[in-house]
Amino acid sequence: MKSRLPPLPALRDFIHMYRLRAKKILSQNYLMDMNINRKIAKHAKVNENDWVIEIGSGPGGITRGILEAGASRLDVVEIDNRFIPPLQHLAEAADSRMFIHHKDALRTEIGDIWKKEPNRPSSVPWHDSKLPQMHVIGNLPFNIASPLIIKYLRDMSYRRGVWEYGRVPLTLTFQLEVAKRLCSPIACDTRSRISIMAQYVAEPKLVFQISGSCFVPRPQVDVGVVRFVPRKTPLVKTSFEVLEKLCRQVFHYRQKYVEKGLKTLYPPEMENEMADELLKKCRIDPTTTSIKLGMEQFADLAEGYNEQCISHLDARYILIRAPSIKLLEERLRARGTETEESLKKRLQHAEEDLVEIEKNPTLFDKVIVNDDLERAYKEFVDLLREDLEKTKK
Ligand SMILES: C[S@@+](CC[C@H](N)C(=O)[O-])C[C@H]1O[C@@H](n2cnc3c(N)ncnc32)[C@H](O)[C@@H]1O
Repeated sequence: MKSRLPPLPALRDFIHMYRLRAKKILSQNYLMDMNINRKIAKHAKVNENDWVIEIGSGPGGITRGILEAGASRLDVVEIDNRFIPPLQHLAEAADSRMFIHHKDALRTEIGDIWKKEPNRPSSVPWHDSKLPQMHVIGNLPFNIASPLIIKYLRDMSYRRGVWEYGRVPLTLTFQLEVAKRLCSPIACDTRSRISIMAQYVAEPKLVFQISGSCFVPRPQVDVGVVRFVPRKTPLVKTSFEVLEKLCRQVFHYRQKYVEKGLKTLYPPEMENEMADELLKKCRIDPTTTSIKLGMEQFADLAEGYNEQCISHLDARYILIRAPSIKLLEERLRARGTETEESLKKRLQHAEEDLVEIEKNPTLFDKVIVNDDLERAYKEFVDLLREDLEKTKK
């Protein structure tokens, strides 16, 4: 018997009751159609007695779908305090099955939520064909969808967080274009860094699409629901960071021969020799392009590159994208000559770099003094914000 919810005010009434006008800054687009909310829970394969973590629950549409599907425990992570009262309302109706975490998902280790819960479903070994009775689900804000999926794929690759319990499936919404990139096959225009990062550690599937018109307010794009099932064995043996770095450089030059991107992995004085050595070792045509490379070729390239980094200490400095202080100084000197558009882009990149620096300080040990780089980056981001404000006035 499914443990259904008692009658509740309709979602639309709920939003009026609690005066929940969507905030643009948090990319809030609510899914008001309960049929779609139920469809998400169904495609996530939530069954009776499963445990679920929902990210960005908002007014609780998908939350209702998950509870109706019979989850025996649901933990929601929501950053906006305006949603806490309506979520509490739902939690009361859910008969002790629902718990609210008023937190920023980007700074929350979701694996900790159930760590001290002795009654959680049993862990299932990664080599087992069965999946644990656990799920992570979310209709994510578009602006945090990309950093969040990278964080989760990284955790998956290290089998940490909720992935300590086994191959916990992840069902998330993305702008349709991003959803297509995540699931993109070889030789398609949509093939990109994120396709490789998602597909080497999981099997992402675009389970259905949702028209933008189903959201309030309506976003300018349609949405794709993607379910990721972690692979028993990742298709690439190197660390997540090495593969990510390789993909970042190779896809950065997606219109050019693969050789061009590979060269940027190394310090200039060794780029020709090292890129040539790597391509020969992997038997890859230097004039092919990134989108035509298959997963096996990415595995060979990442492993070959990793070996090069072990044998040539100088090659290591490129393990991360965040540039050194010297490069940062150059960028600082270039300030004051930019348009609003290019500043926005620069700010976005600098913020992404900063997140990476904060998350992976150990990756910097051979390169630069971590604290210095982090401090310099924070200042740089502040300066760019000021510049941007000035261009708007
Ligand atoms: C696109 S809305 C979706 C709301 C709801 N799940 C739905 O489908 O109607 C995204 C939700 O994520 C929340 N959110 C935004 N940034 C967040 C963050 N960093 N951590 C947790 N929640 C966040 C927003 O407040 C909002 O409620």
